[in-house]
This record gives sequence, C-alpha cells and structure tokens, in this order.
Amino acid sequence: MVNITEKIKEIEEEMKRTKKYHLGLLKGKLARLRAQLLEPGPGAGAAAGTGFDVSKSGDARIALVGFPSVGKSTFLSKVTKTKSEVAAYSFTTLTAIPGVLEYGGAEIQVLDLPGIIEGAAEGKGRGRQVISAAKTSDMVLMILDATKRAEQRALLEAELEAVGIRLNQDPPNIYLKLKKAGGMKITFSSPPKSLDEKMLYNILRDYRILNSTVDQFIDVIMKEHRTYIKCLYVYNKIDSISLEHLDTLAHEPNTAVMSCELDLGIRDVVDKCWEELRLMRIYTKRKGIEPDFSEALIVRQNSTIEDVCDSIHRTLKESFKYALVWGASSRHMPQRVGLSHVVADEDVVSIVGTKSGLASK
Ligand SMILES: Nc1nc2c(ncn2[C@@H]2O[C@H](COP(=O)(O)OP(=O)(O)OP(=O)(O)O)[C@@H](O)[C@H]2O)c(=O)[nH]1
Ligand SMILES: [K+]
Ligand SMILES: [Mg+2]
Repeated sequence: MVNITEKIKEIEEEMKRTKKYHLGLLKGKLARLRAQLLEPGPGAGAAAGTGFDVSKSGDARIALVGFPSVGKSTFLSKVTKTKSEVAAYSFTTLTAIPGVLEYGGAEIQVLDLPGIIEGAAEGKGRGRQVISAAKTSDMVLMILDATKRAEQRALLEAELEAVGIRLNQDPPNIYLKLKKAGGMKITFSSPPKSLDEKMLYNILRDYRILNSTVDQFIDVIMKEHRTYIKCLYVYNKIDSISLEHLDTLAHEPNTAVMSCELDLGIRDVVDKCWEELRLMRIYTKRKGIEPDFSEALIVRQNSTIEDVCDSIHRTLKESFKYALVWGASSRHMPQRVGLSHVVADEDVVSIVGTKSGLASK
C-alpha cells in the first residue's frame, strides 16, 4: 500500500514538470494506481479497501459524506429513529451507522459515516473505507458546513473523483475492449452511423492532445473502475450565516440548504432525495378486486414487469402468462403486456399466471 502511495506521489511530482502530451499518459498511470488503493493489499486485512460491515437493506441506500463535524450524525438522528452520537469535536463518528428513512411507502437506508479529511483517497483517516461505503450507495448526500470556506465542496469532490466516483455524470456510452493480441475493439451502445474505425482512430489520436478529453478517454478505458452516483449537496448550519450568503449557496447546482439545529429545510432535503432516487411505487391487483393502494411495491427506475414479478416472489415469473397494467405506462386501460414491459410510478399491475391462484400476490 505504502508503495502505491509513494508511486502516486512520484507521478504527481512528475506531472507538475510535464508537457501536455505526456501528461495524458501519466494521468492514465495515476488512475490505475488510485484504483489499486481501494483494493485490499496482501496482509492489509479487510479494513484497507472494503467498506464498513453494514449490509444493505431497504429499497435504496444513501451515504452521508462530508468533512468532520458538519452535522452528518445530527441529520441522521433527525430523519431516522437511529441515534448516532453528536458532538462538537471531529471524528465523533468512527464507523458506519445505518438508519432507516421511511418515505412514500419505501424504506431508504441512510448511512452515517465518519468524517473524511483531505487525502482521504490516499488512505488518510478512514477515508478509503468511507469512500468504499459511498461507492455502494445509490446516492451521496454531501453534507457541507455553510459557515466554512467555499473550497470544501471542490476538495471533497476531488477526493471522491480520485478513486473513480463520478457525481451526477452519465457514464460514457462507448465501450473499449483491449484485445489480447494487441489493439482494441470499440463498440457504442447506440452506434453512430458516420463513425468508422479509421475516423475513430483519428478522433482518439486527436483527443489525446486535449487535456479535458484525456480524462474522459481514461474514464472509458477504466470504465469498470468508475462508479456513477447521484449527489445532492446539502449545506447545513444555515442558522449561522447571512441571508446573502444563504442565497448564494442555495443557487448552486444540485444543492439544498438546511439547519438541523433549527429544524429548517430538512423536509426539502428528504423530498429532493426521493426525487433523485427515482424509485417507483407499483400497486398490485387481484382479479375482480380493487387494487391495494395502502401497500406499494418499490422498484427502481426503468424496472420491467419481470422486476415487479421478482420483487413479489422469486419464482413468480416461471408461471407468468401476461400482466395487465393500468397507469402512465399503459396505452389502454388495462394494457396486456409481457415481462419486458417497462412500468411507471404508481402503475397498477395484475400478474396472470399459468397456475390458478398466481394472480399477483
Ligand atoms: N449551528 C449549528 N450547529 C449544528 C447544526 N447541526 C449540527 N450542529 C452541531 O455541529 C456539531 C457536529 O455535529 P455532528 O452531527 O456530530 O457532526 P458530524 O458531521 O457527524 O461529525 P463527525 O462524526 O465528527 O464527522 C455538533 O456540535 C452539532 O450540535 C446546525 O444546523 N447548526
Ligand atoms: K462531530
Ligand atoms: Mg458523526
């Protein structure tokens, strides 16, 4: 591990002295080494690269990430029944503390985490563990202290970026596969008509010259090591800043503001999380009976009837014949659909199976 950190330092030093073209190659090397930092090395034990030992539960997971004493534990205690220790000193929280946020019939796991410090990505503090935990979540709530300097946001982003977390970005739609015999195979998830191999080669060669696109090029190659996560930036402690400053912060992109102490803005933060998670509520219905709107099945965005079946029962789709759907995703009321039909929020679904008694749950 120490070795990797030293190598990274060397490369960073070298980068300061280097011209544009060579910089691209160094960045590639650096990206590879940083990725290794998250892997537990020989004899490093589980603590080195893995997250905290908290199993996922509920319909989605949100990680609270931030510098020490910004109010992460205070927030957890506000939105869940879990009490995580709160104190005025840094590193009060030393491990991951899960809580359950109930919202719209869904149960969302909220992970309170230790504060991270600059250099977390290189293993300072519990940085790597915290970042690994963030990687396993569906969304990062980046808690910031409204009274602290503006750079905190960029510093924290840089720590996450350094280990391959991409916040609020779409994954590149290009796939590169290095061939054993040399060269590479390039595929697009939606192939552009006007692009042939030669042109691609020219573009890639061209892009290497530009700095910003070198980063993207490396992202493509390193795709397996990249994690694309949604992030909501939340400024806490707005009770201690001026209205002008509050106004500036509130206008930053993907941002919410709150005061846990005065109980201000917390509901808004939770509403925004729900919107960002894009979970869908599906109501099931048995033949001849009104749908049960008191209990929703929670599925993820772009889920299909197959996913709905799976969340009702593991073996339900084996006897699946068709489904009837009422709601935003159906063309008629009801529409008869197959397993691949994509459902929409608040659809009513009736599953019809080959055996009797299998209609929905
Ligand atoms: N003024 C003000 N203080 C707050 C607010 N929310 C939390 N605090 C205080 O900030 C301090 C740190 O709160 P914690 O919840 O322990 O912060 P944390 O981010 O969990 O800290 P670590 O676990 O040490 O990383 C405590 O003294 C809280 O009372 C707020 O909205 N306004
Ligand atoms: K604290
Ligand atoms: Mg804490």
